Amino acid sequence: QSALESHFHQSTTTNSANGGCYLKFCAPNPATAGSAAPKMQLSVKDLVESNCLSCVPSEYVCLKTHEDSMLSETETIPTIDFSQLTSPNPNQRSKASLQLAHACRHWGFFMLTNHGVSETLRDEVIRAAHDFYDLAEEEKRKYAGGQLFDPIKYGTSFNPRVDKNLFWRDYLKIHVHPQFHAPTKPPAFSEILEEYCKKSREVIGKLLKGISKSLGLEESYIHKRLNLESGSQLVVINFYPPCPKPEVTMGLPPHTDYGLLTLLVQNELNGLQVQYNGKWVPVHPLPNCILVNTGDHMEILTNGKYKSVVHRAVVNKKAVRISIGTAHGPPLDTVLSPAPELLSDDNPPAYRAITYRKYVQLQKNHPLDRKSCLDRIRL
Ligand SMILES: O=C(O)CCC(=O)C(=O)O
Ligand SMILES: [Fe+2]
Repeated sequence: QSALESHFHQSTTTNSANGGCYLKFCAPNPATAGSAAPKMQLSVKDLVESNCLSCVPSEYVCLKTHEDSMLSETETIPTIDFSQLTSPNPNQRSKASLQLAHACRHWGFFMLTNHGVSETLRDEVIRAAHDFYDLAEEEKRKYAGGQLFDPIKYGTSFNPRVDKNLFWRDYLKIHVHPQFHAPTKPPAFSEILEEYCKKSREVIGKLLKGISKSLGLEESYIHKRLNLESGSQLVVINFYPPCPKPEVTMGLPPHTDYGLLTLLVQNELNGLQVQYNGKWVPVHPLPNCILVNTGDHMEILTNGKYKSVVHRAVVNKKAVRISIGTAHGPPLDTVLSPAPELLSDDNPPAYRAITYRKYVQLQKNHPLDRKSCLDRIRL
C-alpha cells in the first residue's frame, strides 16, 4: 500500500503537530470513490479540489525544528546584470564576471536581470504550465507511474516511496534536450515550452562561459569538458496548491539541485527560501528577473569552490504557486569528476567520479534532504 493510498484509509488519525486536527471531507472524493476508479489519490491539486479540507492530512505534516523557522529578513540574494556579463565593453564584462564569481562562491543563488528572455515568453510558459495542471486528472496521469528517466513524468511530493512525509507539491518533469519532448495537451504547450527552453539554453551557455573564465579556465572549458552541445536539460514544473495550514507542511524540503546550474521562474507568489549563514533567506524576485542557482555538479566540477546551495519551497494559504526550473547538465552518461585543472597537492579530489544518470538515481532513491546526496560521493 503506498503512502498515498494509506492516507485515505487513515483519515481519522490525529496528529498533535497539526493541532490534533483530523482529515475532514465535506464530500466523497470522486477520484477514489467507486470500484472502477483508480484507488490512488495522485495529486495534491486533486486532494485540495475534491475535498473541502479544513486542515492538513497527517501524511503531509512535516516536523520542523527551531532552525527551520529562522528567517532572515535583512539579507537579499545578489543580482547579476546579464547584459554587462555579455557586454562588448571589456571593463563592464570583467566587473560583471567578478560579481558572478562572488555570487557563485558565497551564495550559489542570484537574480539575473536583462537576460534577453522576454516577459511575454515567461508569462506564456507559466500560463501553459497552469493550463497543463487544469487538464483532467486522467489526461495528466498518462504520464504518471513510469520510470525515473521517462521523457515525461507527472507525480506528486518528491518520491512517495521514500518520502518521510508527503510534500505539498505536484510536478511535471520533462526531458527537453538533447531530444525535445512535451505533453501533447494543452495544444500550445509544446511550442511555448520549446521556445522557452531554447532561450534558457542560450542564457545558460553564456553563464557557463562566464563561470569558466571566473575559475581561470578557458571560456569554453565547461562546454568542451562536459559536451554541453548534447547536454541534458530537464524542466521541472512545480505546482503548489493553496494549503490550509502552510506552517505544518512543506512544498519542497531543503535540498540542492543535481545539475550544473538551474534557471527558475515563478508566478506572482513567493515561496522560495535559500539557506545562507545558517538562516533562511526568503527570495523576492525582482520583476522580470530569472533566478539562477548552482547545483551539485558545479560543486563536483569545481571541487567545492562553487558549492551547490540548499534551498526549499514553502507554501501559502492564498493561491496556487507555480515555479518552473530548468536543470542543465552534461549528457546523462557523462562521468562527472572534479576538473583536473583545478586540483593540486593541496586540493586533492573531494568527490568520487559518477555518471550524471547514476547521480540522479542516487538522489531519487533516498529522501530529499539537504546535501545528503552529495555527501554519498564525498571522498
Ligand atoms: O518552487 C521553487 O521555488 C523551488 C523549486 C525547486 O527547488 C526545484 O524544483 O528544485
Ligand atoms: Fe531545487
